[in-house]
Amino acid sequence: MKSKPAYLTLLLALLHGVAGITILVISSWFIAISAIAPVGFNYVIPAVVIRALALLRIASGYASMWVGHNDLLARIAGVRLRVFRQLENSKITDKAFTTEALAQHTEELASRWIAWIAPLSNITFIFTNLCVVAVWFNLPSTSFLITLFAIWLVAVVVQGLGALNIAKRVTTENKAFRQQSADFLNCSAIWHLNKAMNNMPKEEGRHVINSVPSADRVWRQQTTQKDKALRASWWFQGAAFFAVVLVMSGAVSPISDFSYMPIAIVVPMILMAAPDWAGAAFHSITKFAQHKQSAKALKNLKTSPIKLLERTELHHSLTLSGYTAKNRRLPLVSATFPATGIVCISGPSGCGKSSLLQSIAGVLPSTGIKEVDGMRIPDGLITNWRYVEQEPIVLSGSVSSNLDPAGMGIPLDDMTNLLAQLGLEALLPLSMWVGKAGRTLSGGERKRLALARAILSHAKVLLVDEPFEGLDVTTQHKVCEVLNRYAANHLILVASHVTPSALNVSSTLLLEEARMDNLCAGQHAIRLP
Ligand SMILES: Nc1ncnc2c1ncn2[C@@H]1O[C@H](COP(=O)(O)OP(=O)(O)OP(=O)(O)O)[C@@H](O)[C@H]1O
Repeated sequence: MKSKPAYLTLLLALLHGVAGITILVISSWFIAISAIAPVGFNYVIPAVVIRALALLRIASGYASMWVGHNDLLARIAGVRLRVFRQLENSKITDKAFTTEALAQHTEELASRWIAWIAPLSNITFIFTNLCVVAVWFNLPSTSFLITLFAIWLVAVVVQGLGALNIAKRVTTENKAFRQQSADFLNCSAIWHLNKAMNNMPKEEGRHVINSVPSADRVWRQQTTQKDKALRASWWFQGAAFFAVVLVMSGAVSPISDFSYMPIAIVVPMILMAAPDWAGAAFHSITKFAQHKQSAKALKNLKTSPIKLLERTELHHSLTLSGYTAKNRRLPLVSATFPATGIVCISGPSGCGKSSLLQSIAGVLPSTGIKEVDGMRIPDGLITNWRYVEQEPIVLSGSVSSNLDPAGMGIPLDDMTNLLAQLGLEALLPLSMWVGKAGRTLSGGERKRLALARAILSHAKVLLVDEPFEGLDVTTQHKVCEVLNRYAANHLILVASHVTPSALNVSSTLLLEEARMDNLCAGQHAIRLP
């Protein structure tokens, strides 16, 4: 990522800040000197300088915003890419890490230049230079300015440390809230079983759900964070005004002749306006704390790796020996499958049909031996074999983006024809939006859409989980015809409780239920008949 615009943002913000403080210094001096100016004093030059500085301040302010926001967009894209790379070939295991959480942390990371680096370095630069110039020219009341600088520094550090703690709590509360929300939404189908609901008042005849996860705690922490920043800036304002009062009253340093010179007004004016040009630091430091938390959260993002295997062609046979999904108490399978045709995998519910298909595809790790044309294949996702889930994932997008999610350029005609063959004419045209995660589709439509996606990717081996579940007989027939045609050149393993007569099954693998005594006595192997 090019970082030039970021430095440009900083430079422009600096110009904006310096122009502002210079206007303050010159104009306060100008006002003071105008009162006692001798005849012939040239009012034009300071007035022109102030006007020019004002224009510079406006221009640099807008330019800094423009460059800064362009840079922010580029940075968001860059950080997103980094996150995508981090997630490549792996899956997030943390339920609370929703897309929204990822987006929030990404933005927090990307906005660091405009959120805190530019404002904080700007104020530090101005404050330091004001002190140096004041000492250099021995301006009256310089010690007050230096004292205020020290107070500001301490306050920012203390505020920053507190903000770090609160930001940590915000992240924890946010994570808990997201986790509770995910759990709550996942059990939406059984909300009515919630005991509390029976005793609850009704609104317009409907029960009001009162166990909805609340974001109150998150909100409270965020409010505390803002309040503390605000309080710090009020205290700073108080200190600055107190310093002005001390200067003006002469309580600390006695009023001398020098005090009546126009230049003597400069430091009190700077002190008076300090909350305006230095107060923003207290809010910027909280942004820094949030940034730290986001960077930590993304760094510690829990993922589990998915190993990808190269394309695996199948010319003769797929052989499994003593094979099963790892860490599941399931029967071991020993069987040989042909390179083409349909093999039905049947057995009682829970006997391990889905687990077997998933481990063959490489979605699950396995134990035992898997050989393709006599070559042993290690664990890992085989990129040109497809497992079609029992409950498929549908993307929030158009029908065509669901059929070609990787943008492989699958011809639209192929998509349309296949959808028609599967009885999915209702999903045409292909540009139709399927709703968030395909929620508008029926269970049967989702299954056939996922099957179409797998077939259109020209998968060498199709591993289809319960494709006929929830389909009427006519639609089952259509699905059978599509599978029969595909099986002429490919191997299809179908896990199913039903085997429609229209399906050209070449052989059946019957999985028995895994029983504890079987497993203890030495696991049994099942062969194809
Ligand atoms: N995510 C999981 N973690 C641990 N064990 C699991 C998991 N999913 C399934 N199992 C175990 O594996 C067994 C087999 O599950 P699987 O889904 O493979 O069976 P199935 O034959 O496809 O069942 P069904 O016909 O009901 O879909 C289950 O009884 C369960 O004990």
